[in-house]
Amino acid sequence: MSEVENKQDNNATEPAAEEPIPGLIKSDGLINDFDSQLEVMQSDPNSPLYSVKSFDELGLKPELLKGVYAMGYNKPSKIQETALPVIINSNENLIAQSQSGTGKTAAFTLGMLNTVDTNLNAPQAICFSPTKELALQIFEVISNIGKFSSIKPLLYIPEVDLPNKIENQIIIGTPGKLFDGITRRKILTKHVKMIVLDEADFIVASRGMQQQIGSIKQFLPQNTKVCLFSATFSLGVDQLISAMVPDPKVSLRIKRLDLSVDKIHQYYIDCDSESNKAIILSDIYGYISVGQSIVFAHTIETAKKLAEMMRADGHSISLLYGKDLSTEERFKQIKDFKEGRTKVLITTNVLARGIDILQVSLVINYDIPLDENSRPDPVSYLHRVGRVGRFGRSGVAISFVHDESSKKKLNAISEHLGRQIKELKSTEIESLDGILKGLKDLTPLAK
Ligand SMILES: Nc1ncnc2c1ncn2[C@@H]1O[C@H](COP(=O)(O)OP(=O)(O)OP(=O)(O)O)[C@@H](O)[C@H]1O
Repeated sequence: MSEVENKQDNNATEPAAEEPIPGLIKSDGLINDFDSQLEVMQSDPNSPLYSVKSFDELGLKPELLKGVYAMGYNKPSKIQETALPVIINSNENLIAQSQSGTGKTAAFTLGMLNTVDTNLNAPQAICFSPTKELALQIFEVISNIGKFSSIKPLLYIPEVDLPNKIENQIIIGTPGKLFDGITRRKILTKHVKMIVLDEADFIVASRGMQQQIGSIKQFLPQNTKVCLFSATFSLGVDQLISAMVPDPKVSLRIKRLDLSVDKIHQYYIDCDSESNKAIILSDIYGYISVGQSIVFAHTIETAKKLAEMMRADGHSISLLYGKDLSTEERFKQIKDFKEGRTKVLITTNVLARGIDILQVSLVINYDIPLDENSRPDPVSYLHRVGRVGRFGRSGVAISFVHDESSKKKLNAISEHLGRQIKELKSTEIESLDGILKGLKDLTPLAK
């Protein structure tokens, strides 16, 4: 069966040690001071990383502030500066949108941690994540930022059992498991003060997950604060969202044309034929020597075939898809990649959202992202390419096209996003290593 993973299914990870980021390496080979570049970006009012306040002014508890600084964060980003006061100081529901990689996860994890009463050993904040990998990543961010507090989060995903008595104040899980735990009253909800939906547009657009969350709401205290976070909220989900979250405070909402992260160089390669795509992929990896990369394929079959080919070429590969792989295997694949044991991660859309691996400098759309009806999917495109360009870093995204139909589809995505995607000729592939190192740029940054 040809399995198309247009949707993320049920179901990443620890912040990897920061490595030199390609694109921030000067031509003399010395590494630019990323902190000083970040400082410049954070002083630009047009940047999503800009803020006027410091973390000290956001009303965080001292032990959390200590955690923030231990993470190496100096200043909040715009979304952190605007969302955190709403979560901390008001009872309002919240919709928060900002480009991928601009610190939404840190915003809502700090919000949950700050909301918890540490003298009460019962669930008080619940976070819904559409995938296991993302749930694990959020769990790890909470554990890290919260390491100076007594709060211990609980991860509840498939193949994990609940303890008999839940004393954890924060639970992070996939909607199906949380639905099960809450409706069977294994997770007591009477002290719950807030719920967070990460990748909220995806969750509400997915009928199964939406129903699960709808049912859970009946079990929550009436004044439970609902916070929705995502890089994308398309018009199609607006109505679903207003049904789920009446009268929300909107902390940041971005225009469609501003959704794309400026520092991602976006290219396409015309491969001429479907069969040439694998050859071009192999060529690319023959030339590039730096960084880690993610290759997105449309089907599990294609992902498996590419992994086999790349392994035969001698590359170290992680292969991750949603169906038929155990949680343990999925976590192993991504851990190997995050810890640098593999250089290339080949995956389906299951990993398009949220996964944060700073050393990834290249994303390849082996297949153009399509929605369930095989139409071009700009939202998936944005999330996929957003795996690079994290918090002000630069990166490269390349989409393969091979015929008139795929060209039209990519064009539709480019037009929808108001972004030019420049051609990289197949004869120019050898320049990619230079682009990735930031040594030379074939074309100006795609706007
Ligand atoms: N204030 C900050 N200063 C420096 N780095 C930060 C700050 N906030 C977050 N980061 C780092 O920036 C990276 C991206 O953050 P995060 O994963 O929270 O983005 P996101 O907006 O949730 O992304 P996505 O839309 O892909 O889910 C992470 O590695 C995180 O540790």
